Amino acid sequence: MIQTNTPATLVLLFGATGDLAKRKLYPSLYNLYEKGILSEQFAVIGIARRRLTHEQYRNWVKDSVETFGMPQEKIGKFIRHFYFQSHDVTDENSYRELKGLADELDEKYAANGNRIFYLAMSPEFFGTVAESLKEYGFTDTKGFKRLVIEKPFGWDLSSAVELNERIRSAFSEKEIYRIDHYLGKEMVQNIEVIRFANAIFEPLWNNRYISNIQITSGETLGVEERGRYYEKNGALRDMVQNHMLQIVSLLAMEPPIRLTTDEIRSEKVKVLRALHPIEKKDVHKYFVRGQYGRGIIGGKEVPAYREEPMVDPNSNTETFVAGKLMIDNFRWAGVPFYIRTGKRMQAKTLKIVVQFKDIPMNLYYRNGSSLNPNLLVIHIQPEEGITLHLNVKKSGRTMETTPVKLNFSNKNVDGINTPEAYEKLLYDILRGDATNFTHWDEVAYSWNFVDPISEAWAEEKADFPNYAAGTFGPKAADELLQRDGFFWWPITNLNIDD
Ligand SMILES: NC(=O)C1=CN([C@@H]2O[C@H](COP(=O)(O)OP(=O)(O)OC[C@H]3O[C@@H](n4cnc5c(N)ncnc54)[C@H](OP(=O)(O)O)[C@@H]3O)[C@@H](O)[C@H]2O)C=CC1
Ligand SMILES: O=C1O[C@H](COP(=O)(O)O)[C@@H](O)[C@H](O)[C@H]1O
Repeated sequence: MIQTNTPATLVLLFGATGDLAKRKLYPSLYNLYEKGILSEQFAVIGIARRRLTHEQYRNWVKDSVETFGMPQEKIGKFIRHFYFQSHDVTDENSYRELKGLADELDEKYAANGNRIFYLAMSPEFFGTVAESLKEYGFTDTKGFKRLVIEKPFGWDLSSAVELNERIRSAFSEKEIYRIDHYLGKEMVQNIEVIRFANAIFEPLWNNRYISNIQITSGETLGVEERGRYYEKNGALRDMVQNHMLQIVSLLAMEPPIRLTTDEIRSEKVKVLRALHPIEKKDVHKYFVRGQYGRGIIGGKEVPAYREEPMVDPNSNTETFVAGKLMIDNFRWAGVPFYIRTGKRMQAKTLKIVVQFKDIPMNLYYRNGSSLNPNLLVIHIQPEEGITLHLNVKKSGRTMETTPVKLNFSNKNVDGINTPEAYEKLLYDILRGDATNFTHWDEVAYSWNFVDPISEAWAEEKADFPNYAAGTFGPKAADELLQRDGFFWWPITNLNIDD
């Protein structure tokens, strides 16, 4: 049953003064509140080391909400639900004080012991916080308890296993919500509906009719202030292990027998298990890495990655990854899934291009018509919608063909912006729906796939930089497809409105 309102809840937000809280969490919570979805019986304890009074913290939340242009009406009322506790998560002595405030607010808001622990802080603290929450009795509550964990979940399979064991000592798998914010994006959630609610797609969704699938995630930004984090992770761990593999699993999964969390997850896991493993010696055949040099973005010269703050001037970290993934099962054998993701690329874009196989015979070649392959383009961002590329007859006394596009844009239907990914994910957490969060098995299989690639790359110094900022990555990424007789569809020409 779908609940429209969220239950009474106390949220303990660790990392309350951080970038994520400010840019995503407060505006999303506000949106839920403003729409009347959030119960009045909610309170947030913001937690960070610095010293702030409740009032100072409320102003912090207010600033964040105002910066993102949220309507003013209810801000004053909204921020009364926020409280601050100065607390170092590594200092055992301060948990008792925090517990005192949690118990007090639980009573004041009649939260029935329902608790969400949101760890919006550096992953190095995830294990410590989870264990301390148990040790100091926070998890000993009569209501529900949920642990929300941001990425990255580990650095490789063995560190992820270790982290998982620590967390599982305090929370059951069902109580853990591992955030992958791509799963909150409107059109990512739409992949299943497009596939499973349309008779015209599902019969074609296999290796008999699809020749290849391409997923491009481009960012024009560089690493900004996150050089320290990024140096350690690179694009493979930052984007491929989680977001890109999640999209692949949604595109490739079998129809679940029911639309329940467990059934959907179980089908996604099967895809990740079926990924053709890449041995270290073969990594160069399937994967390409890149790092941006100087270049021009938006008419302005931007620095090379190695010139960014907190980045090693000889860094071997990749800011771009392209890869060819094969799925060893009946449906997908022989169909490459190409992925590419990078910083400082030509456009901020996230698109999926499903290329269908050519028809067996072109009846129209005598008229000089070379038929274009049918494409289904799923626009995830910045535009949201789908485009189907077809061939039709040119108007007039001719049998020549011409390509046309059938467009659906979310904007034209819903009129207003679709909710931010974090708004939807927070709503799901409050209602206890874990469908759009990553199960441990998905995390483990993803690391298992990615680890040989990162190991191979760590062993060999790359010839970086190898692409100029403002492009779509190194030449080798194009060659990856050329070897199979394909090319990257020019993503900037595939917009809905073109
Ligand atoms: N920012 C983003 O866009 C995204 C972030 N993430 C993930 O979200 C998490 C948070 O990232 P982000 O907000 O950028 O991080 P920030 O570095 O901006 O914020 C860290 C927060 O943790 C607090 N903090 C640090 N050390 C301690 C401590 N020992 N005890 C208590 N509080 C502490 C800081 O406050 P104080 O210094 O006062 O203690 C601050 O509030 C990370 O896991 C990140 O990978 C995921 C996707 C996107
Ligand atoms: O998780 C991450 O995602 C962002 C890109 O997110 P998007 O919603 O703007 O596509 C990326 O910039 C960041 O490096 C990564 O950690």
